[in-house]
Amino acid sequence: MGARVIYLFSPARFQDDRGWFSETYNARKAASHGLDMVFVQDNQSFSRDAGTIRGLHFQAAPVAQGKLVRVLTGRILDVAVDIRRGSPTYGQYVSAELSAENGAQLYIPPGFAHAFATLEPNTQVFYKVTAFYDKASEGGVRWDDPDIGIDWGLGDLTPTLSAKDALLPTLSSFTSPFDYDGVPMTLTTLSPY
Ligand SMILES: Cc1cn([C@H]2C[C@H](O)[C@@H](COP(=O)(O)OP(=O)(O)O[C@H]3O[C@H](C)C(=O)[C@H](O)[C@H]3O)O2)c(=O)[nH]c1=O
Repeated sequence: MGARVIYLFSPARFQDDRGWFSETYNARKAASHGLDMVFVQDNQSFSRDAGTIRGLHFQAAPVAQGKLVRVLTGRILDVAVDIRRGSPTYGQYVSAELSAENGAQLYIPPGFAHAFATLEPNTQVFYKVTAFYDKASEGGVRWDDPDIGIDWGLGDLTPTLSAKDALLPTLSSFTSPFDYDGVPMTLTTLSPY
């Protein structure tokens, strides 16, 4: 089944005179914290402009994806929106600032739409997913849906979007493929990790 809550954690960094070393993913350690999902694909994206928003995206079952997100260069606001029909927090979101500097990672389970906004130019995001890409199973919701009301922290930056994302539906005009699984939406911080 894999973890069904949203986890935020920063793997330890071992500092020395050269810099630092970190195990950014360790299946045994992750499983000891309840992150017992299996990842089958790694993704990486580069966004040139600060204010680039990618998402809100999801893949429907049977290829719904859990995503373990971190930042290689730059900084993002990472966002997960609960789109499980019948959830007491349907349409609500959690967010966290992930950066190359803080080394923080966010795990977003299936049932949540995922997006991030870059807060610096030339930001590279790396994330592991628990199901292979399947274009036919992709869906999404508008980044600026007033019923969700995400505060992206962009100030007066004009968002950069793909043509696809600019045409995504609002929550009110879309039927989610996910049903509530009885697990409340919580942002659980694992520390130390
Ligand atoms: C996601 C994906 C895309 N692609 C191809 C399809 C397009 O030709 C190109 C760009 O795809 P897209 O515009 O969907 O990329 P993003 O807007 O960064 O989408 C991602 O944005 C948010 C943050 C997500 O959570 C998803 O992982 C993903 O939907 O890469 C692939 O070949 N494999 C893949 O797994």
